[in-house]
Amino acid sequence: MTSAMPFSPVPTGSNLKPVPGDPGLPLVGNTLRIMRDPLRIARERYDLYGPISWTNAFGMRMVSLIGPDANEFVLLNRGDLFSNNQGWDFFIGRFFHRGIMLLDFEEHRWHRRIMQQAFKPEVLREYIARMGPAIRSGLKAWEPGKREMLPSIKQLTLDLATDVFMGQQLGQEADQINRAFVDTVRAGTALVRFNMPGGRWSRGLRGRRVLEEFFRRELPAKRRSDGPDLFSALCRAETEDGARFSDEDVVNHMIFLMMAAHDTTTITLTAMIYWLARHPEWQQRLRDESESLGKAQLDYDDLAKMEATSLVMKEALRLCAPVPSIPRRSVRDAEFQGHHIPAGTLISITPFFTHYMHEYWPEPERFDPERFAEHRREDKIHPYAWVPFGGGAHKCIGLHFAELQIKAVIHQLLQHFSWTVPEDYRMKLDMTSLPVPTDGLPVTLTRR
Ligand code: HEM
Repeated sequence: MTSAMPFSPVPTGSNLKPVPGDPGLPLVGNTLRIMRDPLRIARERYDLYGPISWTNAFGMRMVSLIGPDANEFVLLNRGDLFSNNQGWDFFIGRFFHRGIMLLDFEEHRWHRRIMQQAFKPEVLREYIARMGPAIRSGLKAWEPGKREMLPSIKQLTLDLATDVFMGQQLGQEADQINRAFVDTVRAGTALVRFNMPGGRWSRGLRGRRVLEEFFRRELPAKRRSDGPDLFSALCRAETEDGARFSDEDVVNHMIFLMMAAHDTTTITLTAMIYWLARHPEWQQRLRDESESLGKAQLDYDDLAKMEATSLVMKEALRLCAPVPSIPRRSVRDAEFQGHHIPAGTLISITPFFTHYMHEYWPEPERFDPERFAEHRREDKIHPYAWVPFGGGAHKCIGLHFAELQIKAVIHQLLQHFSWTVPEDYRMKLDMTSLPVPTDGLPVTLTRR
């Protein structure tokens, strides 16, 4: 590795240190190494430079802040030092502009207060009631035998999204809307960003247009509806002082929410299915728990009773954080542990790596859901050691929604199937955008 070089000069007269680091290889920087083995490179750089360092990657010079203290500093964002918009915009701005995660400071707080209304417990209660039958009909189509879990779960969560988010059977339009949605999401998470006709980027832009037209067309009816779906809930959402979303806000938020909910929940379910296949004793424990509820489909009040499922979900989120790193850009000079971060710096924190730091987690590679059990609570070592949902003002607004969807799917899956992987199978992750199994996670399903 190259010897340390300063990121930028420190202000004259200050006793701050510059951020140490190195550019990596000429032209590509550390891009390929980060894509190939992000855990390894994060560990190397943490050991070499400590919790803050810079490098070149993805055509940019960026500062990486590593570990729970760094997570806390960036996510809590005291003094509004870091912009979400200027961090995320490069990655997903073209396709998800004006999504709530891309808003900042006062404007973000205003939107968040309204959106919160669509995620209150009484509204979540309605969503879960709607999910049960949709999951049932999705799983009915699954045949026993070999099946790749990633695409199957992706399809299921997409179908759930059209039902629970939009509250309608799309009929003839279903394929077109689903396609547009998939294209938009894929373009947003693509690393190679060219605007070639027929390419990912232009398909994404077309997808975004189709979604905008669809939501705009449906909006007047949703404004009048008192339906239990998220689309109607956003139309109705109103704070105590009467703040409401404009039509454009609802359209932008719907497109963003579908994206935010889709891949993240899919990845968590896929990781849970993997670990449960490798640990049949846990699969049986969760099945027993589900069966003890004595019902085919979950109700909201059942969620708290599924303690073992919660442990496995938390451990799966630790071992495979669906949002592996979180970008920001500093909008004013900042200081972290005596280092100077100048205004305008692109920074990132890495929940994925934090979850594997042996400084905080005993045997971090091991699947051990009990580490989250009350008598151990290893996550309590630091409030920002376990951060799959981020933290601070932008903390995932859908975390309870995610929990109910994950539990509702796992509950029915356990009732209808058991599943295995070969003894020596290990799931390899493709980390080029969000972490997904390279082979789609093939498992053998047996109907129960
Ligand atoms: C296991 C599933 C999920 C994971 C791991 C996850 C993770 C995250 C993370 C890390 C953030 C913070 C990003 C940042 O600080 O820049 C976030 C924000 C967000 N998530 Fe999730 N998410 C999940 C599911 C969902 C679901 C189901 C929904 C909606 C139904 C959702 C909606 C959102 C929204 C709207 C934001 C932005 C909040 C804001 O900026 O105020 N997420 N999520």
